[in-house]
Amino acid sequence: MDMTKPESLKPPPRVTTRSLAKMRRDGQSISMLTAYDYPTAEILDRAGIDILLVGDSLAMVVQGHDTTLPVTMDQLIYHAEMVGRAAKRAMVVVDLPFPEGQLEIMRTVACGARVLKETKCHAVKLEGGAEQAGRIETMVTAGIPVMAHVGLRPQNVHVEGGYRVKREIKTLVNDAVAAENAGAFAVLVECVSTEVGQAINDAVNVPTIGIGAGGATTGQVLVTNDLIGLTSGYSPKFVRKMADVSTTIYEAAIQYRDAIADNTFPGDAESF
Ligand SMILES: Nc1nc(=O)c2c([nH]1)NC[C@@H]1CN(c3ccc(C(=O)N[C@@H](CCC(=O)O)C(=O)O)cc3)CN21
Ligand SMILES: CC(C)C(=O)C(=O)O
Ligand SMILES: [Mg+2]
Repeated sequence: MDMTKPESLKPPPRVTTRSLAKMRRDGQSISMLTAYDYPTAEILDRAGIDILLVGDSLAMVVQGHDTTLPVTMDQLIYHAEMVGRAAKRAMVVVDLPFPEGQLEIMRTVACGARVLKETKCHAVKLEGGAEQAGRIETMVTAGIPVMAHVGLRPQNVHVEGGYRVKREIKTLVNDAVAAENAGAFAVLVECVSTEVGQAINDAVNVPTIGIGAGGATTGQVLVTNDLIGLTSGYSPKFVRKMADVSTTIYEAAIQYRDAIADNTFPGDAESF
């Protein structure tokens, strides 16, 4: 007897490090967005986004800080729990916050292990290239998949004096190759020219995911709040705003306020 469920009742197959590698080999583009909470992650997963990132951008777009530096490991774990519960198909990657990815190696491994042990998420992301090879290798050996993050590294904002496009092509390619050789399953590339994005993509075999890195990378990532227009003010040049959720929320709040003011809410249908 066939005990398998009908096709329509089976959950979709999970996006994995292996399926992402196959996407690159097959010339398919990978989509990635940030997610910080259950309802948003549920929608993005249902929409077929391949990878959800519980990014440390949480500090800026949810917590209201000026940089990504203040968010803590415990706070990222709390949000990773929510996103992990929601994602049925997407792979979920969690940023290691400042400075957990720069401390003594076994402390970084312990943080990566917390992500796999305490949440339903699948991998971590670590800012840095060649200098992170040891950490990447140790984590992967311990069973923690690592996405590397080269190019602009927001956790270095105070060293760099701001968020700037990175231009040193040899260093950037070397960072990506070192991350791949250390065992990273993918390399995220932030804020480089299209030429550098192409050179990095050509230099490695693992999938590359770009943000402000041109069209030659295997995939693209954006901060969801930028995509849906749920930010206050400035957004970087690489953002394409595809919805205006701030205005939707604002207009709903105005309607609600006015309906209370003129006593049309609640009506009979909303009363017992
Ligand atoms: N809302 C949000 N979106 C992001 O993409 C994002 C965050 N927050 N926080 C963490 C980092 C910081 N990021 C940023 C922030 C600003 C620029 C920026 O202003 N870039 C300039 C280019 C500067 C230059 O010419 O060198 C730009 O014009 O886009 C880039 C990346 C990307 N990440
Ligand atoms: C901008 C992306 C790549 C990120 O690292 C984040 O959202 O924290
Ligand atoms: Mg980040």
